[in-house]
Formats: sequence, structure tokens, C-alpha cells
Amino acid sequence: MNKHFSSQRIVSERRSRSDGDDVVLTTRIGRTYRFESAHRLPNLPDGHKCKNLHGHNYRMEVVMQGGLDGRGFVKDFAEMDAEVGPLIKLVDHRLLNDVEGLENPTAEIIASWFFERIPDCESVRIYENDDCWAEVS
Ligand SMILES: Nc1nc2c(c(=O)[nH]1)N=C([C@H](O)[C@H](O)COP(=O)(O)OP(=O)(O)OP(=O)(O)O)CN2
Repeated sequence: MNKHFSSQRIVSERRSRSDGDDVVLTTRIGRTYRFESAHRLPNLPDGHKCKNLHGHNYRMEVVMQGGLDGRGFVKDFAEMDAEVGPLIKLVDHRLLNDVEGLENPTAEIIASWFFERIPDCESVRIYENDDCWAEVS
């Protein structure tokens, strides 16, 4: 195994496969967060049910990518929590339309809002329910 170090951090990890070829490994970590919020979608036409005030039990999957540090972590999950937790507090049990940047809180725009605010983020996927999601990467 041939590791390339950048100060304390492994920026890529090259491994030899059984067929003799070298491959560069990409490592991702992910964590699921949940929040409950109300919203209405003001840009929808009159009569669309989602123009009315309603709520969702949102689920959010955050993915980060990077080299492994000396601990063997892309990032400690606890560090992810420290970065994502304060953002969750801004939206949990809130009317999303009142949050700056979420005046039109579609799943797509909520995903983008988190993506722009989470350091080292590779993707954010927002579920409004078990079946519907939007992802930004
Ligand atoms: N591309 C998107 N489409 C819709 C979004 C969105 O954010 N992006 N949002 C909505 C509404 O928020 C709506 O509440 C969601 O509708 P639906 O998928 O029908 O979910 P419900 O929880 O209402 O599920 P039911 O099975 O109808 O109870 C609409 N579209």
C-alpha cells in the first residue's frame, strides 16, 4: 500500500488489487439527521396542496469525502455533528419560510441551503417523506 501524505493528512490511498492493478480509493462517510418543520411553497399555483401550510418529518443524509487522517477518519462523526447540529437548530420546529435563504423551501432549496453551509460536504439529500428526495452535490 502506497500512501501520499500532505502534512498530517492522507490525500489519497493507492492499493494494489489482486489482478496487479493499482487503484486510488475514494472514501466517503455519511450521517443521517432528522428535523420536523412546517413550510408552504409560495411559488406554486393556487389550488396546489403544497401552497398551503403543512409539515414534514424531514430526513437528511450528509456525505463527506476526503483522505484519512492519522485516526483513520475522513472526519469524526462527532465533528460532523458539531458542524451540522447548529444548522438543524435553525430549522427544527420552525416555519422554514421564516429562515433566511429558505423563503421558498422546496426540498431542492433546503438541500442547497445545507450544502452551502456544511464544510467539506460532498452531497446533501433531503427526504420530505420515505419516497421523495432532492439531492445537491
Ligand atoms: N420537486 C419537488 N416537488 C415537490 C416538493 C418539493 O420540495 N420538490 N414539495 C412538495 C410539497 O412539499 C408536498 O407536501 C409534498 O407532497 P407529496 O410528495 O405528495 O408528499 P405528502 O407528504 O403530501 O404525501 P401524501 O402521500 O400526498 O400524503 C410537492 N412537490
